[in-house]
Amino acid sequence: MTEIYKALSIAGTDPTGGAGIHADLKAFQEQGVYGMAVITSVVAQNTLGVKSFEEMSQNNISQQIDCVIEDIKPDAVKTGMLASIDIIELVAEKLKAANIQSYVMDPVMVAKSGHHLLYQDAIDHLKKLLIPQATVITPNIPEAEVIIGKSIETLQQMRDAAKEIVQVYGAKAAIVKGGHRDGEARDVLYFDENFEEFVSPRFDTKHTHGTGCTFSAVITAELAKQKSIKEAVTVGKEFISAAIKHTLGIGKGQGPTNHFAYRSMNQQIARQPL
Ligand SMILES: Nc1ncnc2c1ncn2[C@@H]1O[C@H](COP(=O)(O)OP(=O)(O)OP(=O)(O)O)[C@@H](O)[C@H]1O
Ligand SMILES: Cc1ncc(COP(=O)(O)O)c(N)n1
Repeated sequence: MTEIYKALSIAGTDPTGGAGIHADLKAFQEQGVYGMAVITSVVAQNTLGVKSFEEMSQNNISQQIDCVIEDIKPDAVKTGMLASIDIIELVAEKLKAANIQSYVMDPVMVAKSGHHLLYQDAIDHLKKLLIPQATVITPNIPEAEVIIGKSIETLQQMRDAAKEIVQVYGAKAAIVKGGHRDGEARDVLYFDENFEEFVSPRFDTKHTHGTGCTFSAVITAELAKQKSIKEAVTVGKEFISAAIKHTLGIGKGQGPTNHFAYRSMNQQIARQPL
């Protein structure tokens, strides 16, 4: 019988489907993994920006997580938008108790539109309670800067940041994403005392809503399938590059990426326009 691999996302929502839980579930599905989702916060947002958000109650989030863990234990978990200290404390406690094999932490802080998705006072809790539990953490450059408290401009500073997040803050592996720099899109992974770099051309498009969510969700799906960290990041990078390159061109602002592109390319099937 074919093994069913399961992945869980604990994150916020995006009713237009480009970021957060919605993007994560689509990425899990595309990668052949059974997707599950615990909602931390309901966000009123679209490709033009975030209007507002409301966190779910502690009790409700706690019960959502219990419902998943008691019934269908995930092979890998990712976290995205966690919003507040209370939610971080709760999720950290639940993850520890569940003894999850692979945990991918996307340290979501600010949406591309500039809206804060994490209260400023919660950053220390993210660092102390969740980074040490992470199998892989996937900060973009501004998030890595907040974590280490230093500015990152050069490739060497990206490497130093990835190493520091592992050695000082306790993640098993860290990938600092280069999406916010100019030139080629180069991401730096530090793991097992080694650096690996993942590069794609920079595609000239405004449609990059939810790139970080999608990238970390694919890594989570691949880890759920028992792939190594390097293999998982390789697939994550191929997936997100294809999803950005073959843009859907929908939305009035920064549109979503094309979750169909990677599988369509691999299967040579024109399921959606490439
Ligand atoms: N224009 C682009 N062309 C090619 N690759 C890109 C582009 N923008 C981002 N990427 C890649 O997409 C992935 C996600 O990186 P990015 O820095 O955009 O994450 P993020 O800021 O956390 O995303 P988000 O906050 O939208 O979820 C990385 O692999 C990055 O290199
Ligand atoms: C629920 C949720 N999680 C994460 C993001 C970040 O994505 P982006 O930076 O592309 O807005 C988002 N907008 N919404």
